[in-house]
Amino acid sequence: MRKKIIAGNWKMFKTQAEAQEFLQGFVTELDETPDEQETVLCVPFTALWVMSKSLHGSRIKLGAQNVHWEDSGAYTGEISGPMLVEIGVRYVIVGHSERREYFGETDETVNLRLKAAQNHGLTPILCVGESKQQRDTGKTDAHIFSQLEKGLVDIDQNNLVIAYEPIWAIGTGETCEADEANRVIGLIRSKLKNPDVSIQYGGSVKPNNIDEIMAQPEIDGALVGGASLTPDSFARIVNYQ
Ligand SMILES: O=C(CO)COP(=O)(O)O
Repeated sequence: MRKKIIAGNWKMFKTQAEAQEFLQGFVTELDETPDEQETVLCVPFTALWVMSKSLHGSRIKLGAQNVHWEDSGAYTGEISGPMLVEIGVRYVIVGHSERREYFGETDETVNLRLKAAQNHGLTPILCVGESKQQRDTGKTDAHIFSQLEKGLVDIDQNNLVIAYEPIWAIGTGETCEADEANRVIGLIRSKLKNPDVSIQYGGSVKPNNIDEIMAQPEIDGALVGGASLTPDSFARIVNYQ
């Protein structure tokens, strides 16, 4: 059975104090979620420890936004799998388009990071998606197939989440039509060895579009940026109908 996973990606937002303040408001607004639904908060590295302590005993899971492929070494500014696992992290975003665009992430380094995450028992959330130019020139499907083919070499598909995030829909308020997101996610599924991988949609997910997104048969969840930063909007998304 495919798990429903709603994850917040806080990107480079929130100090420890702000993260704790968020959590206080957020938990009071959450409805009881079904057993097969997971809620994840992917917070900046500096807020992981305080969030790990605050989330202890809660059903909300903790996620990071990147992981290095080596366990340790001379990699200034990087964080490894064992470091994340030790403080209670369960999920890690890998290959977000912002990392591909600004920090030289390639399908090859994405593949190394996915392997490292899995080797340490973390569940990676692999992000794929096309640019505006790729969409406008009819290259969406080929681009995503290429990202999947290269990124998923020797990856265990039993411990994997995929997020389809069209780049042009990230932070723009321009959401991909729900039926088009459903089509692309169905195509992604058709390329997987394990059709039960949970596949999320991401890109301007908001309280006013989450219900339509989650009503799509292929869509198993959402990866939420801006709307995950305020307790009431993220709670409304997690409490989707
Ligand atoms: O990049 C995203 C999540 O990883 C999406 O961000 P927005 O929800 O702000 O568009």
